[in-house]
Amino acid sequence: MHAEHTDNPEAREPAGGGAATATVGQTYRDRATAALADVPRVPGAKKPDPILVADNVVRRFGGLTAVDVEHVEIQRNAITALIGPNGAGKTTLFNLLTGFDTPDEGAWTFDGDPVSKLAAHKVARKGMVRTFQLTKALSRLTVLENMRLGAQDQRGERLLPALLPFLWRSQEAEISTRAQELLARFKLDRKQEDFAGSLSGGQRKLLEMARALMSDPTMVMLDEPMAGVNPALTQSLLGHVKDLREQGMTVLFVEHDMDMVRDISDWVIVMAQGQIVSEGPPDAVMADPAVIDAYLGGHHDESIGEDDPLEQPGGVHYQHTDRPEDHPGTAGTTRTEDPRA
Ligand SMILES: Nc1ncnc2c1ncn2[C@@H]1O[C@H](COP(=O)(O)OP(=O)(O)OP(=O)(O)O)[C@@H](O)[C@H]1O
Repeated sequence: MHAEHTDNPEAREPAGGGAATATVGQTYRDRATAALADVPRVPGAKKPDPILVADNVVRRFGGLTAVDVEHVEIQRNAITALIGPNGAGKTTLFNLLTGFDTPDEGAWTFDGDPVSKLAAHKVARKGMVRTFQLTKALSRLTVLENMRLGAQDQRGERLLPALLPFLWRSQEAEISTRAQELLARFKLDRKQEDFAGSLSGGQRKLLEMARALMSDPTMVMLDEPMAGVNPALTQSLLGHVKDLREQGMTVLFVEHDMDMVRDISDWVIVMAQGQIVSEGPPDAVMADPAVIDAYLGGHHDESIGEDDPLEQPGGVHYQHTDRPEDHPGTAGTTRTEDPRA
């Protein structure tokens, strides 16, 4: 397991005041845990200090209902994992919440403001950003150019700064400074002139995260941050995600790697067939029969002991299409993982 940061939490209060009361020596994780301690472990549970609240979110693709979430709240200044088997609707929900897709029904607020009708760049301007994977086009840009793209919404594409070059130039300088700082923090500063496509899987994930931070967000949504990351960079990546919470940010991430989910999450939300089927702290959720059923499609393997199937070594697994060819840097065949390993 990994050491939690304990450096003077009082010095930096969580954004929005935070629901937990800090005491000396408390980690940020302790605070989040305390804030969530009395939250009922039921789908759609109300949180003491939600930054994101969504109601009746429905997205259909033809006859398929990909997302049908009645109610969900994301606690501020906590790390929440969104898990579920393949096709559960996690990515679709992410896309909806961040303005990259349009729901058939539903509404949500971010920090009290309605954002469900906003386009992605406006959602980002409100402070909710998501990482997006390094596409082929972005791979052909340098690391620094990628960072500059992350600042797009701050920059002078608007009329006034465009007409006033001195404003534009000072903003450009600010963007460069921020990019350099972030690249140094993520240990990518020596790579800034390299093509992003030349980075390793783990470095790409760091770049995706660093790029998201260019717009100084309050909530960061990470899409499979551990996919394609080799063990050498795992600890560094986990540390960076935990750091976001320490800096007062809220993190929501989709992930199949249950070690990561268990290690860093304060709260876990489980989706299956478009709906939320379970919520709670990691250990409680992973022991929830509804979650085990969701991953197994309701069919327990008869060869596995009845008592606690997920404790059986090499026993119950869930499977996903995490093909090695999609994730350079990881070896192996199609992964099968024990949600409670
Ligand atoms: N653009 C689309 N057109 C048609 N069907 C789609 C589209 N996007 C997603 N779907 C379907 O919606 C369902 C939910 O998909 P989604 O990608 O959100 O699941 P997921 O939980 O993120 O899965 P994974 O863990 O495999 O990434 C799936 O059945 C998928 O095939």
